[in-house]
Amino acid sequence: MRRVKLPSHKTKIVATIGPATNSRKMIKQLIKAGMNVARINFSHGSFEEHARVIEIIREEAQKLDRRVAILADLPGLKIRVGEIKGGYVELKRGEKVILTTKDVEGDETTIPVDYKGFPNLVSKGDIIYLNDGYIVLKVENVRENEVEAVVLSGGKLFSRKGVNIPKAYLPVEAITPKDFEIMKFAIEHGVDAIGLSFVGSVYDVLKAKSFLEKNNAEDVFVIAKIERPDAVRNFDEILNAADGIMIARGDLGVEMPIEQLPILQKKLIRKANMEGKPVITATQMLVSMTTEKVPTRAEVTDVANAILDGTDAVMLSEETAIGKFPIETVEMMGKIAKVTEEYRESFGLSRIREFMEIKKGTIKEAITRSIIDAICTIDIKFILTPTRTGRTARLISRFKPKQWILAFSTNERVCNNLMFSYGVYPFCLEEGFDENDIVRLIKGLGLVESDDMVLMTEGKPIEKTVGTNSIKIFQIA
Ligand SMILES: Nc1ncnc2c1ncn2[C@@H]1O[C@H](COP(=O)(O)OP(=O)(O)O)[C@@H](O)[C@H]1O
Ligand SMILES: C=C(OP(=O)(O)O)C(=O)O
Ligand SMILES: [K+]
Ligand SMILES: [Mg+2]
Repeated sequence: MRRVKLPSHKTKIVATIGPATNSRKMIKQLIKAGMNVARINFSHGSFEEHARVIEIIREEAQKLDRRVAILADLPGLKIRVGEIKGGYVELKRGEKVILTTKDVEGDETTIPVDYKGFPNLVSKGDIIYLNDGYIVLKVENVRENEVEAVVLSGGKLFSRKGVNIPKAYLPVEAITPKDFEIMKFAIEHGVDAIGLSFVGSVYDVLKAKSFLEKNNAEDVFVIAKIERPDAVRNFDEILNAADGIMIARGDLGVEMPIEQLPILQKKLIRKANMEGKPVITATQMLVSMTTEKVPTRAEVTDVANAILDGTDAVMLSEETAIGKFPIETVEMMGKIAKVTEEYRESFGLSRIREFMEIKKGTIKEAITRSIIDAICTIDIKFILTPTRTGRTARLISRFKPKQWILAFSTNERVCNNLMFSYGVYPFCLEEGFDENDIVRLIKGLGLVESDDMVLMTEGKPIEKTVGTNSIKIFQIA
């Protein structure tokens, strides 16, 4: 008989697959270590590589009986440096470099940039950031096809790293033709979600959504990446239209004054929680583990604080894409989550109070809110929630209850996309299942035993109302 062992933590872990982890062996180990969402960054690698990785993830997850969602992260309008001879160059403070729009191989003196209009975006005296701000340049001269700059802060510059010019207005669409090509590929290969980079306004989200719809893929999640000031300014509308958001601190930390990140993170997470939309906190969470076996105290504290802020998921980028210790990093994240979640209640009550102050909402919102009252009153083992779109499960997840939310849906994609939500464990069932089937299933899996108290949401159509409209609490026989 199949048994289910629930994970030791409810925070979801997103891990980026890259050269360090794109083998079958490593993917298998990542899943075992607790990766819930595999992120494929389409700014790097080839379609062939990505297709192979997607296939391996599906196969290995199935073999291990684990659910893993796949997130295709689009490049967006990010400007990047091109290929560099030998993979990287060392840029030294005080030295001059030429940034050229010509398609050449980069070296110590000349660095290719992949956007033809680049020289038009900068003028003498402007600051250019490379690799999320690790390297800082100052523009000295602008010519037709190249920009001459001096290195203010040096370091190793690897191929394909990002270029940021915070003050520049980019006269291009956030979603590029290349992004639509990638979306097409992603749909054809059955990915569950797309990450929309450099979203500026709600229209970017709507454009992606209508593209998905036209391609019969409206159930593919659109995760809006918040990584430029426009997205912060237009956040409420973006949140409303997107299925989830990512606080993409890498670019955000150079596009805005870096000292604003901590408070911004808290504000955005709070809003996403209120709306019942999953939020991923991303970039540099355990970045020192890219090369070291032990993270810094600051990083461990950062992961814990994001969880206490109310994040649904925490993300790893270079740590798992190119790092020396990808498996150890995922395990470390899981350990931090487990311990931190035990203290969530004592920190989370003020958030719940805020929810209680909302005086208007839908039936689903009212019903899911009443669950908080119930779980404070009775010792409930599980919250059971049949869900067609996943919405009811996400509305319960927003409170970050200490009980697991066992979600039951007939749609694989809906189940996969619940892997972005804190504390939700989805089961995919045959069409037509009822509450007795749910109870039989969880008994059979050894999740409950006689006398356990459970809470179940229900959506029996009545009069004009369909969808979740009641809860019941009962004891297992
Ligand atoms: N599929 C891939 N192939 C090669 N390198 C990759 C891949 N995915 C990620 N990387 C490497 O890992 C680094 C960190 O990943 P990520 O933060 O997703 O990238 P970036 O900040 O460049 O968008 C990338 O800059 C790149 O060097
Ligand atoms: C996640 C991010 O986006 P990317 O790694 O694609 O630049 C980020 O900027 O933090
Ligand atoms: K990207
Ligand atoms: Mg980014």
